[in-house]
Amino acid sequence: MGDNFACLDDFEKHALSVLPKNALDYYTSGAGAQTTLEDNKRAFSRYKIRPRFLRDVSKRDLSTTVLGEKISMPIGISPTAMQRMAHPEGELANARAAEAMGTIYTLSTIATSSIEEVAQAAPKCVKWFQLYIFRDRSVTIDLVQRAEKAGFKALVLTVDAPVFGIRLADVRNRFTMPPHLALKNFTSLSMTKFDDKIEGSRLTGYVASLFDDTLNWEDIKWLKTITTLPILLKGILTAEDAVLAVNHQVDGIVVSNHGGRQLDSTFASIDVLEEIVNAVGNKTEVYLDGGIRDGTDVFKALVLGAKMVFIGRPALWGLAYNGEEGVKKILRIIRHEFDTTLALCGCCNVGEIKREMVVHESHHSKL
Ligand SMILES: Cc1cc2nc3c(=O)[nH]c(=O)nc-3n(C[C@H](O)[C@H](O)[C@H](O)COP(=O)(O)O)c2cc1C
Ligand SMILES: CCCCCCC(=O)C(=O)O
Repeated sequence: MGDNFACLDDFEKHALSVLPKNALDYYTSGAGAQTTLEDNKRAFSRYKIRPRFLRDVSKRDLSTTVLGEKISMPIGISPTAMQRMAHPEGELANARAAEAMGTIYTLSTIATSSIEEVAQAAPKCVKWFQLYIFRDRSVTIDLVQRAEKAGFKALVLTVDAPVFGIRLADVRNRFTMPPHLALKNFTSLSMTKFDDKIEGSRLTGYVASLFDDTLNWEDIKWLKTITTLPILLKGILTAEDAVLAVNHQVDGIVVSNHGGRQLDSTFASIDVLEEIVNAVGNKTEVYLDGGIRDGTDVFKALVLGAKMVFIGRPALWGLAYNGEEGVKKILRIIRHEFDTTLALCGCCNVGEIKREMVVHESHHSKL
């Protein structure tokens, strides 16, 4: 099985058939009625491509430069928590796959492998560290210092989770991490001690007890005082916040609704991308995640102004299939799809992508 997997959705179908219910529900869930989760994917189909032909596309190059680093393609891996529920090598396998494919791996704070283990497993990979800010600031300072020391190249501060989104399946399952796993970035702060009798799942209790829900723009200034790494804000969904981010001199913005897991009924990330890109101009780099499932999605996001995109769940499905090899296969497939899309649109590289190459489907009805 697996040799005939042709697209990312084939890996998802496989994962649905092999992962234990507790983990699978945690990985797949969105918040509430899951309208944003579903819309993240569906929204891409509402954008249509206007290809150009007869342009000699024989010599193509997918590489790009992000925060000054050259990477092989504009497709990287989003932070997802607890990756060892998908495969025994979890984050290590995922980072090794990104390294082999020459792209960026983002490690979650809530990881089942430590910062140091990931750095050792994939020393040449361009690694970013996703940061949650804890009420106990010494926890966050420790994470930042360790990420810097281990050679991570940027901090991705997640801004859309002052409290935990309500994911109904996790509530019903009273989700908790399997006992053989640990949150390896901490020596204490294990999940088991958090009350599962409060509303929500044990994760809700964990976040409510430990994450700092006073987080605000002043904290961006504080974060800048404790690190020299570039700071990216993940979870920005409006032009207003994007402008504030620029005013606070962040180095990048990840347009994201957390894969539909935090606040249901927000717009799909692709639908707010252009508003944000227009608001920030060339003052900061803009990336996108949420619902990217094939090469045409990548192309559409780049046309609408993203410098790069990231995939979350598909990498978990790759892990569930076959660890590092599974994630490499996922990345190879989407890379090939993006390459094919570029060629069929008359582009040889990302610099040749032009705004007029994508329109919203409502475009023709307005003509
Ligand atoms: C199982 C799972 C765990 C996640 N954990 C984190 C996390 O620890 N930190 C974070 O900033 N985002 C987290 N996210 C959100 C992802 O970084 C990303 O925004 C989202 O998965 C992108 O959507 P996609 O899964 O459709 O590609 C998680 C998403 C999933 C599915
Ligand atoms: C143990 C707390 C879980 C933290 C959040 C992980 C995450 O961001 C997610 O979407 O799930």
